[in-house]
Amino acid sequence: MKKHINVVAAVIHNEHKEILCALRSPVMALPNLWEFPGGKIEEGESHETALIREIQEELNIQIEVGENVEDTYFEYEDFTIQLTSYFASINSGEMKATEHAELRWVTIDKLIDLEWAPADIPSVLTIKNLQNI
Ligand SMILES: Nc1nc2c([nH]c(=O)n2[C@H]2C[C@H](O)[C@@H](COP(=O)(O)OP(=O)(O)OP(=O)(O)O)O2)c(=O)[nH]1
Ligand SMILES: [Mg+2]
Repeated sequence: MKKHINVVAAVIHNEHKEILCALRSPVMALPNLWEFPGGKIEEGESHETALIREIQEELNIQIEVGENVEDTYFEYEDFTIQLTSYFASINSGEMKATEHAELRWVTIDKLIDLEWAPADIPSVLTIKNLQNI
């Protein structure tokens, strides 16, 4: 049976209604694909706690976690994933990519032009269909 992972991801937005997109590096799983920053939920963690921890680790910033965006099950070739994405805003900290190859603020209408990790497509489409963020 394929390994299953539970992952939380942050759809971080700024005052210009842009979304923070992160490029997975060549040495990561799913290399060179765009994602919403985040990672695997550790045992005993709530989604919110896991997401705050992951974003602190990966981007060096503190976030406030908001509404759920999507909850997606996806089957990759060698593992399955439950990807739960949440809107988030930056509370404090100076952003610095500690793992990703690139961070980019992208307007909502341009999100779909990036080459996303396949499990992220439902989140991207949901964001596009929402007016009020
Ligand atoms: N963080 C994140 N991972 C995603 C997304 N979409 C997607 O398919 N994934 C996959 C890629 C990885 O195989 C897995 C999560 O991995 P990760 O590399 O972020 O995990 P992590 O931060 O806990 O890192 P590590 O400790 O395992 O190195 O989920 C997404 O939008 N964000
Ligand atoms: Mg990660």
